[in-house]
Amino acid sequence: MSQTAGRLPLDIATPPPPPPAVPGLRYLADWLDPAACDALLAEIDAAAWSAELKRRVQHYGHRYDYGRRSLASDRRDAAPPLPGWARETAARLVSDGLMEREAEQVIVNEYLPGQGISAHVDCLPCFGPVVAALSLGSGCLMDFTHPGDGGKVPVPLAPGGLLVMAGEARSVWRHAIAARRSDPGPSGRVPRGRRVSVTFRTLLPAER
Ligand SMILES: O=C(O)CCC(=O)C(=O)O
Ligand SMILES: [Fe+2]
Repeated sequence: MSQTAGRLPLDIATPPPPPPAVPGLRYLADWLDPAACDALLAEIDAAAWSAELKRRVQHYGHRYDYGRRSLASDRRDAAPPLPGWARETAARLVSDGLMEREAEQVIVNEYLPGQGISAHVDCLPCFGPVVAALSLGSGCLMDFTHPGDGGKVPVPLAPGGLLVMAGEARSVWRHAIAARRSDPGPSGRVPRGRRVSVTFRTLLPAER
């Protein structure tokens, strides 16, 4: 193709293609303002943590059994009901049009620098079509991987940001957080601080 004077060659003028998106994934930056994040974190830290995993967790509504990969069936192992802050957030997820029903199950995860979560799809026979995850404290990079074509999409998560997994992002792609102390950023490594995530799930009818 001939070049017109004053015009950039096509390969310079054309912007690079956007990174491959994960179908069904949405990220809402600043879904919660910093003061509300601090207030939520204070409420969470006033409650009891479970040390059953490498990272500490809190389960509300229904306990998830990581060994059996299902909801815990033993009623003696029942999780406490959703606290007020979780019910209010679950109601906002519905009024914002992000979830169809109010979440019935909440898991709070705490990640100290160096801790992560291995690649997984949230239990398909247990939980509904949308999983929402709110980041508090520090940010991190979450990796989405496609099990078939090996596609990998790193998604930066910042405090106050809400990640909404639906469609293939929920049911096909796996998500993981590498167990490391810093993440690659646009201008070098970004050290991690303590991150707390709050994840909201509905239950499928058979589990209610
Ligand atoms: O920490 C997060 O943002 C996500 C946690 C997660 O994937 C889960 O609890 O299933
Ligand atoms: Fe998950």
